[in-house]
Amino acid sequence: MLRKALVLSEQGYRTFWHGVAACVVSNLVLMGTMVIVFAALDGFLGHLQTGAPLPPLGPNLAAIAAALALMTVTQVWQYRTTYGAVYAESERSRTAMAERIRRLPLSFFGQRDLADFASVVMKDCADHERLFSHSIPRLFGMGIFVAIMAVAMFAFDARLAAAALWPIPAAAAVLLVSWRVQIGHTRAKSAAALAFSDTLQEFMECNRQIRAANLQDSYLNLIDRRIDDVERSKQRSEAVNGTLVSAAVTLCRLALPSTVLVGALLVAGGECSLIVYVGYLVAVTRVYEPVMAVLESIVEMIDLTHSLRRMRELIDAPIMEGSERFEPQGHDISFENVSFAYGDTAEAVLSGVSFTAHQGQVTALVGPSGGGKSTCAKLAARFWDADEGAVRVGGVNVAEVDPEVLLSRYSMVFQDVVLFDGTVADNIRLGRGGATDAEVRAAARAANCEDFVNALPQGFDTMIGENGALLSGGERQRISIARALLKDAPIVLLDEATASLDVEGETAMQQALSRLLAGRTVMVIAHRMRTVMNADKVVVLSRGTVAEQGPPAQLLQQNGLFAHMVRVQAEASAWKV
Ligand SMILES: Nc1ncnc2c1ncn2[C@@H]1O[C@H](COP(=O)(O)OP(=O)(O)OP(=O)(O)O)[C@@H](O)[C@H]1O
Repeated sequence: MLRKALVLSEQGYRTFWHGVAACVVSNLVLMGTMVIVFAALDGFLGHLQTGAPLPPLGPNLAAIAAALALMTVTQVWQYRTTYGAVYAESERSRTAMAERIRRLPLSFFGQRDLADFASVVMKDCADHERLFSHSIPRLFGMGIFVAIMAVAMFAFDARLAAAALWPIPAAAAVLLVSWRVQIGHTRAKSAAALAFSDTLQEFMECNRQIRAANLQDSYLNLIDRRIDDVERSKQRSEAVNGTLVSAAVTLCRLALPSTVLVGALLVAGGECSLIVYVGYLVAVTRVYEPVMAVLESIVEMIDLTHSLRRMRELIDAPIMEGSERFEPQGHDISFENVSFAYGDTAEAVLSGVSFTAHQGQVTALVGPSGGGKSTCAKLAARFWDADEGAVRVGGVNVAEVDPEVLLSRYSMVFQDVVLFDGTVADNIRLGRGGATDAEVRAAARAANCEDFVNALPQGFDTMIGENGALLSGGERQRISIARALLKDAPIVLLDEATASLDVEGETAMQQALSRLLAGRTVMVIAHRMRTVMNADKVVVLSRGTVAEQGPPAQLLQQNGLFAHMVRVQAEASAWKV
């Protein structure tokens, strides 16, 4: 329970308690050393006052030396368990989080702001690491140490103990209020920081469009306002927090004068010896030292509760699971009465959709914008699971197959090609990690990439910039086809490019595609009627239902929605501007 709340692994949780134990032991040993010193002093004072025999010097010095040695050992232990081990734990938690992210359904990414998501993995994990190496074991250790000391102090002299310890519950009550107030401020701080990073990211990503629309000034003003919001939320939080934490610190500072006063009265009344009085004064300073140290980092600890909640949200998010055994009978994709909505409360995007995309054939999904074409492709690849009905590949329900195992059978070519800031060869090799240079070049040749790649300064070793900034739209798309060819998967999902390529570029692309598509189960989201006419089957999706399906020639004859779309596009292409 506590382990989950603190977002620690089994091993990290054990290490955490070692750190707490080391903290308690080193505090107790320090206290024990003081007790030995005081016992010896008491003996000497007794000798001076009453002539009692002197306490043995050797054993007392030996006990003090042993206690000091033990204290050094526990401090090294504490250092190693809290500082050293926390970095290993931090590595474990980041790896666990990356593993989790790998298995999260796409729906999760759709619901979360990506900047917020990145901040959980980067900032929250770093806060977790810093506080677990510094403050949290100290907080727990302090709690246990103070409890042990309180029991001992009350057992010995309840009046002095009460005078010394009353500020602790009072300060705790102030901190509890502070905690509640601060949680609200932490959320506000986090929301302001997120809004700022979102705006900044948008400004950088859409800089071309912003310049084109002459919106730079208004964006810079917006960024200024966001920075002001961040500053204001921080100042508000610091002001409230400073007041409440200062009140707690002031209360703790009253412990010493309160003990001095009560102790002096007791000594004057002969109800307490001088040495016990001095002993309590020393105990007060020892007890409050770790309390003050914890108070110094209390704000960071309160902030951490917010980070822990966000980390837990990510770790507890449901993942897509399924069998790693996947033995379909061929690779026909069939939709059986599929209904689907993006989210529990959203309107249905697909209702009762049924069709089959056969192996060795091209099935074109067409229809008005928003009809559900892309959604069908996403369900086929199990980016999402159908709410009702089933999507089957070779007779196996994809919802029962491990997503990674399933995706190993798919090649996908999307309109918005994503390329990474690496070499051309690396970007093609993403299709199949272990492919040799010769295989990469063969795929590039088949995808008609060779000519433009050879014209680049370092050929296949040319760095292509972030998201392939150095390449044209058609070139980027051919690289993604080369990637798909290298993967050599039996199913191809293709979101056909709407961007108008020049005639030469389009011919090169069509040649590349025909090599990719041969003999596979192909589902293409088609925008150009020329492609559709070459398909074996057309499925017309309108408002989430199948309006028509069949070979294109047959649908033309039916003179329904498909025939209408073909006519409209033919008229549009005849327009001259
Ligand atoms: N991630 C999402 N979250 C919520 N709604 C979505 C999401 N993706 C798509 N939709 C909605 O689902 C409906 C179908 O979208 P889909 O992208 O499947 O249509 P489409 O036929 O491919 O359209 P287009 O031809 O314009 O690409 C639309 O109303 C769209 O707004």
